[in-house]
Amino acid sequence: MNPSENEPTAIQNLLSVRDLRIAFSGRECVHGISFDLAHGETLGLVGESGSGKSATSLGLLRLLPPSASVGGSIAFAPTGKEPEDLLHLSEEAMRRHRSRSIAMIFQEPMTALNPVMKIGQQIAEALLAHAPRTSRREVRERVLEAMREVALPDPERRIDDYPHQFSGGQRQRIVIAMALINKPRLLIADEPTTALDVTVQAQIIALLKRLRAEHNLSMLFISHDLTVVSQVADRVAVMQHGAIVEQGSATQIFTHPQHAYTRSLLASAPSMTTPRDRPLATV
Ligand SMILES: Nc1ncnc2c1ncn2[C@@H]1O[C@H](COP(=O)(O)OP(=O)(O)OP(=O)(O)O)[C@@H](O)[C@H]1O
Repeated sequence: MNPSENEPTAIQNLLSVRDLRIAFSGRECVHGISFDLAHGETLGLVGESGSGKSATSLGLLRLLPPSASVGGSIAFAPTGKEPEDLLHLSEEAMRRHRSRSIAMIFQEPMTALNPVMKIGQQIAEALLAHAPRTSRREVRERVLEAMREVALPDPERRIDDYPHQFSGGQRQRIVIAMALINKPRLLIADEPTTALDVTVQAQIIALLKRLRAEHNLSMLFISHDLTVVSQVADRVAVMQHGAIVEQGSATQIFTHPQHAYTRSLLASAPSMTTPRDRPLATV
């Protein structure tokens, strides 16, 4: 790893994580990791199961259980704002960030959806959490617009349907609509396509890439699957046993991996080593 990766940079990043440490009941599982996320950039965080990826993402949002202790600093600086250390914000300020400037989507959309609530109502709730005084009429407009934006079919007819009436891929689209309705600056996507079959996976990745460009979103894209990460990330950080063992541009990581663990991950992602997939170097 380039040692300068750990130094604060002159250009202000949206997110600068320094020496992040996470322990559960005194047992440390994230051992002082540092990374940056520039405005509009996507960082892929890869590593095998148990390497600390989810603990890291939940730690950024301060959503870890009370048994967890978190140290280090997480400077968050939306455009035009002074950086704030998320670890030192009040719970109230943190809640505001979660409903507005930082959104998160997970592997299993049903964990974010209420099975007995109409999807239009759920998307509306996400909007109202941040903008409670929005008129009924505008809420409906914004919900329909959000459904169209994520290409859910036939929004006017489907707005009153329940989650079980949609496919897995469509449910993930609903969750993405909820995540983006308040126009966040940062989207944390934790294995967002892992539960989907390969075709649907590709569609969701294409959707995230389109929305990222349209909203100038920064994205922390977490996955155990390097093939998926290669399709979306500008830069990649490789995690093993709670530490970042290598980070760099996607091109660098996929074409000249330095660390033995990165090389082994690449070797176990066979589709990435075929010449057909080489254009990934341009992501
Ligand atoms: N709530 C918790 N209580 C105790 N230990 C935890 C908790 N959450 C995670 N851990 C431990 O922290 C370590 C990192 O887990 P984490 O879920 O972050 O890994 P991961 O890379 O996201 O893997 P996966 O993709 O399987 O979730 C593991 O050893 C795990 O057992």
